Amino acid sequence: MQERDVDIAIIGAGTAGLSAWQTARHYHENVVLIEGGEPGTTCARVGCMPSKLLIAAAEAAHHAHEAAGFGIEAGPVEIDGRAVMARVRHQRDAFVKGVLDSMQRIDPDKLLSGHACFESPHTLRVGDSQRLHARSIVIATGSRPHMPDAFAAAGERLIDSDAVFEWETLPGSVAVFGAGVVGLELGQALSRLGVRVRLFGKSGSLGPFQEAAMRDYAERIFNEAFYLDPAARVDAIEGDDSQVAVTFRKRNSAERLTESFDYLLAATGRRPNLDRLALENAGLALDDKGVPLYNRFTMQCRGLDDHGEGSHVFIAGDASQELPLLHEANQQGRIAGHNAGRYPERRAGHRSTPLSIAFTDPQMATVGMSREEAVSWFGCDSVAEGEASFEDQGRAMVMRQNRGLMRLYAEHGSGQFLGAELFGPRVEHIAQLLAWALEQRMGVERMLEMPFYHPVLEEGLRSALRDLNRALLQGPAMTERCFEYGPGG
Ligand SMILES: Cc1cc2nc3c(=O)[nH]c(=O)nc-3n(C[C@H](O)[C@H](O)[C@H](O)COP(=O)(O)OP(=O)(O)OC[C@H]3O[C@@H](n4cnc5c(N)ncnc54)[C@H](O)[C@@H]3O)c2cc1C
Ligand SMILES: NC(=O)c1ccc[n+]([C@@H]2O[C@H](COP(=O)([O-])OP(=O)(O)OC[C@H]3O[C@@H](n4cnc5c(N)ncnc54)[C@H](O)[C@@H]3O)[C@@H](O)[C@H]2O)c1
Repeated sequence: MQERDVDIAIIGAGTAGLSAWQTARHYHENVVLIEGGEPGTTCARVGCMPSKLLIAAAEAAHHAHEAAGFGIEAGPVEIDGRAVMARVRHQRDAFVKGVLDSMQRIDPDKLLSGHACFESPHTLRVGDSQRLHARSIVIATGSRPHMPDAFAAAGERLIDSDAVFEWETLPGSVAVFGAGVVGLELGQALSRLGVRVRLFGKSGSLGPFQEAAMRDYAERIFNEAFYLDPAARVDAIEGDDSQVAVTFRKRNSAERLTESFDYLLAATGRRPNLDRLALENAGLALDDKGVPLYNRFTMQCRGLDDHGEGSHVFIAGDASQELPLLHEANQQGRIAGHNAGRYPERRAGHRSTPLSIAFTDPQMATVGMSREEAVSWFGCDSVAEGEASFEDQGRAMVMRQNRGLMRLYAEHGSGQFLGAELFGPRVEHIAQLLAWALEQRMGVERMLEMPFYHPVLEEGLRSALRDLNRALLQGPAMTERCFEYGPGG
């Protein structure tokens, strides 16, 4: 066994681990990064990027179908599944190569290959042949798809989202389980690419939405294009080598149906890669799911007997299970890297406004606090709500994309903007604007003073802000849609 002393050991060379390494190396010479699986990051290999590539192809097909609505006949739309998947894999490989190229600047002696686990609080075993003694440690081990045991009945036809991006061609049919962001993004994209899709959710949850009004609206719109039941009743799953049969109750009815699919795609959530780290040897306080307790501003884990000082172990990215998103992994990695470098000193890092975007069409986004969070924080009487629809929004009508709803929240009295749930065309941009407004701690009146071009989708946001201002009793009631600025605000 090769023994080695290091200043900092970072476990996992994904987005969080690379960001931690990039920061920590400014404090110490001897910082090692350990990767036990495939390098290249989840984002580039099987996450953000390949999913957006598949969605981009689906959007192209959708626009071709929709062209007739503008008086343009694009002819029969043919989807070449092999070509679609070849482009997805080719571009995906280019993104992965970009990550691998950037890792070239890491001294090979500092980039270790092998699975790491704790032998004691300061000692890691890496693979079969190395033992590291580290002054401080960052856990940045990411997450992996999780499947309920009952899905094993699907046999060979059971897949997770990682497998989708390896397809040589598009299948004929897929039963997608899970109406979270992965299920919705992939399910809608596959449907638009001509795959027969049925999407089965659980307990009524739908993507990132917390508000029932947003879920109900989105469920109705998605169902116009593909079958989606967010509270599905599935009686049986049976698979063989070639097909999987799903027996379920038809949405909003008691009718029992059995349908066969080429695949069952489990998009039923992700679990942190903590179970094979031997955390019981790390001297850390764990929650009831085995995730280390940590301070979200320092990313420092709590030790079992550290007398409130915090341990020498830090955590970042999907491993923390806080907000499994790329920008969070990056930010958390940076904070963890700084504090692992400074340890035993540590400083609070800036945690930015919660922001989540699902790249469905219409897109779904949440920013800042949900209504429920705002009410539990400020009290029921203190939260004002504003709403606007995209159905009669000018620019959305021009583009034939006038579907969607926005709900915004603010604090009574102060007029402080608190958060929003958005469903509509390209709301990724409106969500970004709102996240910036929250970072600036803007009030609704001040937001309304900001410039709005015409005709843009953001004029719909202005309508929602006006409605919110009215509810705050800080401005006149919204009359007809802002005609003083031009039609269709
Ligand atoms: C289909 C899909 C689409 C997504 N789309 C988006 C999106 O559009 N926008 C967005 O913000 N987020 C998106 N995400 C989420 C985003 O990809 C993740 O939040 C992010 O990649 C997590 O980064 P990470 O560094 O925590 O983990 P990872 O990148 O997974 O890195 C963890 C690394 O640790 C290694 N490792 C694990 N255990 C050990 C061990 N014991 N020893 C050594 N190494 C170990 C792993 O091999 C891995 O390389 C998506 C996710 C999926 C699955
Ligand atoms: N655009 C993006 O930013 C983006 C895209 C994809 C993923 N992500 C990240 O990845 C994380 C994981 O996404 P995800 O969608 O896999 O997980 P998720 O936890 O968001 O959703 C999983 C869904 O599966 C449902 N489910 C669980 N068991 C089920 C069952 N037996 N049958 C049917 N449904 C079941 C749950 O109710 C839930 O709605 C997300 O939280 C998100 O942070 C982000």
